[in-house]
Amino acid sequence: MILMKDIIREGNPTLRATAKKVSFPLSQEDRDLGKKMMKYLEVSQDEKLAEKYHLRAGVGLAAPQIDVSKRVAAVLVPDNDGSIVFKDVLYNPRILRESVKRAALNEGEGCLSVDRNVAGLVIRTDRITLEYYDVNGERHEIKLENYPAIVVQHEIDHLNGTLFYDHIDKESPFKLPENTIIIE
Ligand SMILES: O=CN(O)C[C@@H](CC1CCCC1)C(=O)N1NCCC[C@H]1C(=O)Nc1ccccn1
Ligand code: NI
Repeated sequence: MILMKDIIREGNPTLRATAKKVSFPLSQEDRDLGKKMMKYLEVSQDEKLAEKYHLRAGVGLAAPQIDVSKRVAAVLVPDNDGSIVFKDVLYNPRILRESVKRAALNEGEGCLSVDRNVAGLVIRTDRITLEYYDVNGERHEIKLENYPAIVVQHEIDHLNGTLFYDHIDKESPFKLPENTIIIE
């Protein structure tokens, strides 16, 4: 089971590397990788279990965060009544289209691999068309918007060695650019 000690932090070069695509059919290792990343998210979102295993709750986890430089990310996005908005393990995810409209989370972003608060608006695309392959090698092409789209962009950034604060305007971190909405 993945624990916080398995999550690498800023300074580890893997976080700044470009991760490699996986090939299909997936090896058992790559299947297991996706499974254990999703398990982390499930356990971390269960208050009792998160406390028991000292996990920071997460809605996404990318393979580079556990020092595996492969293009694999798990996403588990709940909505505030606890139902699931989007849940899947993304293999070779790719953004096909981006809206002109931009979006940023009201309270900024954090990262399980960044042990400090970095304040500021993380400007992202509001709506994306996402292509990815699932554990069975099935191709998916889906549209996401607002919070789920933000989460997926945060994870795909990890596959490209980008961290959330790379998107924060150093001069004026809270400036809201044109055609950018705030997501509560
Ligand atoms: O790359 C992946 N990561 O670094 C885990 C991040 C991914 C999200 C950050 C912003 C968009 C994606 C993550 O999930 N967090 N960031 C650090 C601490 C909080 C935590 C979080 O937002 N938790 C949460 C939110 C709602 C419901 C339940 N839990
Ligand atoms: Ni992160």
